[in-house]
This record gives sequence, structure tokens and C-alpha cells, in this order.
Amino acid sequence: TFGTEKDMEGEKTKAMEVEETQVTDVSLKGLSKKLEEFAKERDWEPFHSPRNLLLAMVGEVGELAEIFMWRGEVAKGLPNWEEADKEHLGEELSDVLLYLIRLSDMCGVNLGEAALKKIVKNAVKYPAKAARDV
Ligand SMILES: Nc1ccn([C@H]2C[C@H](O)[C@@H](COP(=O)(O)OP(=O)(O)OP(=O)(O)O)O2)c(=O)n1
Repeated sequence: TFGTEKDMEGEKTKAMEVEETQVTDVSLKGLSKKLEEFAKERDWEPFHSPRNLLLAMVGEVGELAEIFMWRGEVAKGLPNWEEADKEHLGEELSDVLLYLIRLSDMCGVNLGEAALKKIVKNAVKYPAKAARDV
């Protein structure tokens, strides 16, 4: 069923708030809170099981891959792409990120902390050139 006009206005106001959010304000924790609210407001929490979220995320990775499909190699910065294609790319990248954050939350994994720890682990496994030369 479609929402009332008032609902639509509310959604537009929220969308404008998102637009006003400073890029520097974006954090994994902040996004995670927004996703929690989003699911609560729609009674979607029962659907957000780890397995469902994983499958949804993989589906979005497929949609992301479709954008690059059959285009051949793509230069960094996507210089020859139309704005609409770049916007679509941003949407699919976001879908993957949002499901990944929600999945991590529903698994009780602190994604920011885990990612920082993984970078440290990677650095030990793959020492930087300067460290290798010593
Ligand atoms: N049960 C759901 C369904 C959707 N979403 C959110 C997370 C994603 O950011 C976005 C995905 O929405 P759609 O399933 O409508 O997928 P698309 O936006 O990719 O639309 P389409 O598949 O029509 O291109 O909505 C969610 O959190 N939980």
C-alpha cells in the first residue's frame, strides 16, 4: 500500500536532512544507528537476520557488478561515464555498505574496530618497503 501524502512529506524531510549531513560527520556508528531506526520504524527487524542480510548484500554486490559488466577496462575516476551512471554506482556501493554494516551489527561485530585491527594484521603480513629494506 502507498503511504499518505503526509508520510511522503516526512520522508522528503528526512531525505533533506540526509543531504544536509556533512560528509565529515559520516561514521560507521552513525550509519548503523540510522539503519537500526530505519528497520524499527518499518517493523523490519524480524527480517534482518544475519543470513537474510548476507544474501541481500550479495545481491547488491551483483547489482554493483552489473554496472561494470561488458564495459571493458575503466579508467580511474570514471572520466567517460555519464553522471547518471556515476549516481547509480554510488547507490549500489551504498547498498553494499549499508547491508554490510547492518550484517555486522546483527552478528555482534564492531566493524570499525575489526577493520582497524585487520589493517594492522595486514601490515604485519605485508611490511612496507622501508621496513623490508632494513
Ligand atoms: N528488507 C530490507 C529491504 C531494503 N533495505 C534497504 C537497504 C538497501 O540500502 C536498500 C535496498 O533496497 P531494494 O531491495 O529496493 O534494492 P535497490 O534499491 O537496489 O532497488 P532495485 O533492486 O529495484 O534496483 O533498502 C533494508 O534495509 N531492508
